[in-house]
Amino acid sequence: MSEHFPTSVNLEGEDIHWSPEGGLSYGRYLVLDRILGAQSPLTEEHDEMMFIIIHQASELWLKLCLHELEAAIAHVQADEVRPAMKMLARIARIQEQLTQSWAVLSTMTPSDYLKFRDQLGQSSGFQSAQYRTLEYRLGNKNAALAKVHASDEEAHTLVSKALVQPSLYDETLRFAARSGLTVPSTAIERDWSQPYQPDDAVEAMWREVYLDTGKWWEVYEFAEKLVDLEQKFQQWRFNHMKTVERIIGFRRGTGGSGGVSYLVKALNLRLFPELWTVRTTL
Ligand code: HEM
Ligand SMILES: N[C@@H](CC(=O)c1ccccc1NC=O)C(=O)O
Repeated sequence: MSEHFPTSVNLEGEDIHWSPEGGLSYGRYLVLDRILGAQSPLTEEHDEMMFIIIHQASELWLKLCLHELEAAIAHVQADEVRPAMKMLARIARIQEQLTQSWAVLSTMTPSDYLKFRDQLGQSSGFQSAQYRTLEYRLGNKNAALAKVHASDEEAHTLVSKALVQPSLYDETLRFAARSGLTVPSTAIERDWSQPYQPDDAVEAMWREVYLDTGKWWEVYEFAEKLVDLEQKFQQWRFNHMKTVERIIGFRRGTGGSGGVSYLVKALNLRLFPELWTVRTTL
């Protein structure tokens, strides 16, 4: 008879710690009792567990995204573009994970979702403080949306701080100026809580960078990382919108918006506008 493949691992010769010492174990280190004890479906519907876990996993990824983004912005402020780029590269991978979650979610049909949607009341992704913080740190400053967090002090503080700080793009323009490029003073000092206004002079600055990449290599390389980040963000938004259309059609959202029509409006937004418009003029 031919030799068989093993069907379970032989533990002989291993020195496995059957009772880990020192109070620390896998579960305790990762505080799994809290994470795995945090799913509280409101119904007996099978798909509600998936709905909850997708959102919780997304919030964990958002937490890491913000952790990386805060550090990346701090590095740009300190003219340390290389470590900032490393963090943006990680953010790009996290964004891919987030976008992939739509593939799991779209295994839920309208019939499945409508069985528990009413129980969600007025709750909605609209009220994700981490998502709003991320949008603000990336430069999408829509102050009114912070108001949905008014009743949650911790969330409101997080979001409000992000609203008034210079965004990743603001800090990039400041870095470009420090590197010797001509950046209008209105882009370097302004009320950061206001939406960024695209400026022909900033586009001209990017034109200079893209026309002489050898001279402006660091700024050029960083700019391309920003374009990557925005494209990935847009892919998340588009997949959200299409998944929502597939599951609830053109119903109003539980958050009170028009639903898909609101999500489509967000698709026209630009985080780093001149990095896109400059491409036409090169
Ligand atoms: C069945 C699945 C889902 C449906 C039907 C859905 C639907 C919607 C709708 C209609 C809105 C617009 C606001 C409103 O009026 O409610 C919205 C916003 C939002 N959703 Fe979802 N969503 C789903 C899954 C998710 C998941 C998995 C996430 C991941 C965190 C998410 C995050 C968000 C965020 C962050 C917003 C605010 C977007 C913005 O203000 O630009 N959604 N969603
Ligand atoms: N806005 C969704 C509900 C929804 O998706 C949702 C509800 C509670 C917690 C998170 C949610 N996800 C994203 O909006 C709807 O209108 O069906």
